[in-house]
Amino acid sequence: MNEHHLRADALLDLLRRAPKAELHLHIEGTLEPEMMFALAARHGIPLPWPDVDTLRRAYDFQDLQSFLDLYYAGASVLLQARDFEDLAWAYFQRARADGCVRCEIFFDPQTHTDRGVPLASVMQGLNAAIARARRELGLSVGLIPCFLRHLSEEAALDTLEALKPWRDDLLGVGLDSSERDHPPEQFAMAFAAAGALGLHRVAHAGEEGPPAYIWDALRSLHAERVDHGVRCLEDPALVAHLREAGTPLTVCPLSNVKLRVVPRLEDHALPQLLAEGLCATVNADDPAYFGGYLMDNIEACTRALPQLGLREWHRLLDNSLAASFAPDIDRIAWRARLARDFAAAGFDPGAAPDLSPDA
Ligand code: HPA
Ligand SMILES: [Zn+2]
Repeated sequence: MNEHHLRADALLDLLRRAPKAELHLHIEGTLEPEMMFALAARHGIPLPWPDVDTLRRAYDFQDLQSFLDLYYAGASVLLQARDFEDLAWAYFQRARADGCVRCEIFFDPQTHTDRGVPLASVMQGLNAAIARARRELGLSVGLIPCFLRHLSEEAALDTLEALKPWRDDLLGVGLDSSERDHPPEQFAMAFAAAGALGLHRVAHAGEEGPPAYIWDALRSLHAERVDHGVRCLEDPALVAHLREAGTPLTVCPLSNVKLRVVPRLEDHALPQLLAEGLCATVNADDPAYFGGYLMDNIEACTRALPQLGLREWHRLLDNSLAASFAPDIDRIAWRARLARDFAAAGFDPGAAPDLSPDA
């Protein structure tokens, strides 16, 4: 507990209004049951669940794999550009309502191309929603295709090749899907090829996988951010390295509870990660499946982790802006606005922020 606390409703009001970035969000994970049924009806596809409520009740996961099985099945209703556009547009409206100024969203090209959906349909739909979000919501958006790590590196390299016509629409590449027994090093060549195209590199590591996979993501893939990364705390040398390098961790609290990475939100390591001086951020991961969007994650953490005061919340939101791959000029402006918002609420973060994530 520190000296900087507000009443709960005033804190939530501040956190909702304050500028923030979402850095770990799978767009396929924003497919709400209602939209899944609507798209199934649009295409005349049968679903294995009789109705929305039954589907929601199936969202009771034992681990990452049990979630992924349902998540890939759900994505089968996404067929045409219009479906991807509707999905992403619905998300951007929610993100804007949560005070996001920047969204760097993941998508899984192979989940769609392996079902015969042309990459052009995926890209056309996502690009249309992104253009609309920029125009109508003033959102800054980046798009990050992820390689599926349960598939081969050859398949990842083919995916990168197929994405080349859209190179200028992409911010970076990521790595997701089943972590256990799929170490990052298996994708070193695909990440090197992405780096050669000037793409940023991020990777899921240390969600279910051991700290060694985080080291591996840094050393073999040259990951600039680690998605999840919560298991780094098991390795003090890794913690020291992440702190010194300022490597951001895109932490997803409600996801970690739903996938049983942590038993309860009250036990989440978010406060420890901050206390260790790590560049932790809060993110939603797959909000339709895990119980909420970015503000739902933030709100749940304010209740379950009351040791997070204004100082810590400022740090979490500031980290998200600093760790984004947005242009410097935007990050500076957003961070200054964030500092002003917190100063008005009684916590003055001090001098104008510089651009290092751990500043
Ligand atoms: O949390 C996740 N972990 C790994 N792969 C994923 N694909 C969607 N969400 C996730
Ligand atoms: Zn994820």
